[in-house]
This record gives sequence, structure tokens and C-alpha cells, in this order.
Amino acid sequence: MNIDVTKCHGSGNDFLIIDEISNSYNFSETERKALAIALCDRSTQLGADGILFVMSSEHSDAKMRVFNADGSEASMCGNGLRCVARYVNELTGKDNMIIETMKANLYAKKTESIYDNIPTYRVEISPVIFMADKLPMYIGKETLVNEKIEELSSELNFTALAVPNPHLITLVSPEQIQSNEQERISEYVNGENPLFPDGVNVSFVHILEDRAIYVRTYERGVGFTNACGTAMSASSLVTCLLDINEIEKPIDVFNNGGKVRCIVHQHAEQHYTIDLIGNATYLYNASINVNVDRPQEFIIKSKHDLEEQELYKKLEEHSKEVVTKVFS
Ligand SMILES: N[C@@H](CCC[C@H](N)C(=O)O)C(=O)O
Repeated sequence: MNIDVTKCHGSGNDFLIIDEISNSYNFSETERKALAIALCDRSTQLGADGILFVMSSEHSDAKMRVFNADGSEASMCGNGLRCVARYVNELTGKDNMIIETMKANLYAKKTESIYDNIPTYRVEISPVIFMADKLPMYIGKETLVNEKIEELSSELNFTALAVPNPHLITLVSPEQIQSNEQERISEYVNGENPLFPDGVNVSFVHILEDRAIYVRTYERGVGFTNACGTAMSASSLVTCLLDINEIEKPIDVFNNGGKVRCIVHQHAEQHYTIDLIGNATYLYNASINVNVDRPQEFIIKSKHDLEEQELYKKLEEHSKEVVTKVFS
């Protein structure tokens, strides 16, 4: 069969969008998983951190399903939701949208550019859950805010939360980011282990200045990515919980692929949502021929590169300058 894909990224976290609204592909669940593993493989001519399936929704403007590069399905993806918001915005002409995700219907909006004229979208990250059993995380505590997990590290303090995909966040020094601690911990919690049976996204966060942080994330089902939208949102919230930043005030979040802006809202005690604001950049459109029983043998029939990455590179360079200063 022929499948059309659009390659896009949010802060260099890249995805293949497959539009199931305009095309009737009718994939089975096994096929979705196999497609994710085959098309996201970086040794092929495509390669990505995940696939975003854009589907019709009974009650929202569209539905997003996210598959990681290893074929696992995630309940949410922040950078991916911005890419889907752009796709749905251009498909329907609506600037304000509701996108159905696995666990919530989320607000998304086309918004003013975060840098130059880069296409920018604001998406809601919600619900935020602190109950350990919901991640799931089994460490003998109901919640974990800035505390040690001795099995992982005798030095670092962690906060665990789901937004609603699971995150483990720790505030660190530049030296700790440059060490191999993040990789060691991430590989442990994302392998066979008794603490996080479903794995967890692990972020190392460094405070740059007032309302500016740097976040690096090892993503469950992928590995290190340039950026993870839900992780940057969860990290911004953690800095507010720890009185480093304030709710309702924009926080610039630098990452290895660029920069986003997060605004944390508090609606009641323990009830938070986060706005994630950042680019949604298209790289190319391609048409591929795939036998869904052997998707790894896919052939690219046509590929049309788009120009907009040139503009995005300015934001990438600006972010690199800031990050290099801190880590050199
Ligand atoms: N890159 C995403 C998160 C994708 C899912 C994650 N790897 C998981 O399994 O929870 C983002 O931008 O949030």
C-alpha cells in the first residue's frame, strides 16, 4: 500500500505524521506498532522519534495517537501535539482546536511566533497526577516530590509525576548533566525493574537564571531525544513547586534542539495544567510504498523537501549559544 507521511519536529523532537482523516488506511494495532519500529529506524531514509497518527474524533477536532520508535504507545506527547495542532489547523482552518488524546481532550491554538516567523502553537498539558501508583511507580510512597530514591542515586533528589505520561525529574549541576548518571539511571528504570514496570521518561534539569531552565530528557521507548515537550512542561511545574519559578509567569525552556516557553497554571490545590508553547516545523512530505507485513522493506516513492527548517535554524543557533555557554 502507499502511505503519505509528513516529517515534522517540535524543538528537534521529530515525528512522522500519518493522516488517517484524509486517507482510509485502516491499520490494525499490530501494524501501527510494526510501522513505528520500521519507519522510525534511524538507519533508514526516514527515521524519527515517533509516529503521530492523526485520526477523526467523535467529539473533538481530531484525535492523536503517539507511537514511540520502539513501537510502544504513549498516552501523550507535547512536542507531537504541537505538530498535530498545526496539521489539524491547516486541514480544518480552525485556529482554536480540541485534540483528543489517550487520556484527555486537550486545547490547542495557533499563536504568535516564539522566534522570528516560525509557525508556533500553544498546547495544553494536562492532567497532572502526582499519585505514584498512577505512573506507575512502586517505591513505598504515595507521592515523591524532591526526594531520594536510594535504588537510583544517593545524591540526586527526584520528583515523580504524570502529565499524564510518566516523568522522573531531578535538578542537577552542569557537571551532573555531563556525567553518565542520566544514562545509567534511565537505562535501569526503562529496563526490567521493580520500581517502574512501564518505564519512565527521565529528565535532568539545570536552572539557568530566573525563568530560564535547560532540560535534557531520556525518553521511554526512544532514548535521548533533542527535547521532550511533556518533560519540559513537567520540569517547569517542578521548578514552581520548589519555589524556583512562579506559576503564571512564562518560563523559557532551553533544550538540545531549540527552546520552548511554558506557563504553569494552578486551578486549585494539587490541580495544575501547563501551556507548552513552541514551534511546529515541517521538514518534508513523502509518499512511501509499504507491505504492512514487512514494513522494514518500505520504499520511498517520492519526497518533497520543504524550506522552513532554514528559518528554524536561527532559533536552534540561539539556543545552542545559551546552552554551550553553560556547559563549556
Ligand atoms: N516526545 C514526547 C513524549 C513521547 C512519549 C514518551 N516517550 C513516553 O513514552 O511517555 C513529548 O514531546 O512529550
